[in-house]
Amino acid sequence: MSKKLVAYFSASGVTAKVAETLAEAIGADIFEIEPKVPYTEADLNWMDKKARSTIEMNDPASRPEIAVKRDNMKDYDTIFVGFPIWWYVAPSIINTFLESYDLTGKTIIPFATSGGSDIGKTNERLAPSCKGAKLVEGKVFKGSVGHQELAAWVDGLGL
Ligand SMILES: Cc1cc2nc3c(=O)[nH]c(=O)nc-3n(C[C@H](O)[C@H](O)[C@H](O)COP(=O)(O)O)c2cc1C
Repeated sequence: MSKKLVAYFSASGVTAKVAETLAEAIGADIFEIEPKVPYTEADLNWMDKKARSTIEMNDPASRPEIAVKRDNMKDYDTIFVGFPIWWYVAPSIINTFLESYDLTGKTIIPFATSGGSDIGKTNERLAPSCKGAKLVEGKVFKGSVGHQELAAWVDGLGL
């Protein structure tokens, strides 16, 4: 049977809520991608060129460390990966997450929240970190999205 994991990073709680609703809606396990060094409010100030998030997102090689590694990743064949859109793409900690595991044969499905941007070219930045996996086109949801809409989206993916 296909076992699903919803893994997510959320700096201010919006994506966390969507991730929890998604995991409930589809009966998946859930895992929070926690930065080893939490992001402060100053770190998240996108108007500041010297803020941690700006510096990381301007550096394609940036791989912020994650606090805890999931030890049973081999049990899952479908992994939903949730994040806030940062500078039109996924935060680089998502690349750290994806590169931490052998994803061979797995299906990776991004989902996100944003201030208005669409999923855009998110997968272009994620693909090199998903070696051997099938990376599906993701979707941006509102923080208030409900069980039904999320379940219908997953149904439509034809997993
Ligand atoms: C550093 C940074 C960059 C962001 N860049 C974008 C962006 O390019 N487009 C957009 O619509 N929203 C952007 N946002 C807004 C977040 O995507 C949005 O608030 C998201 O829902 C936050 O999710 P979270 O609470 O799970 O962290 C950005 C936020 C931060 C902190």
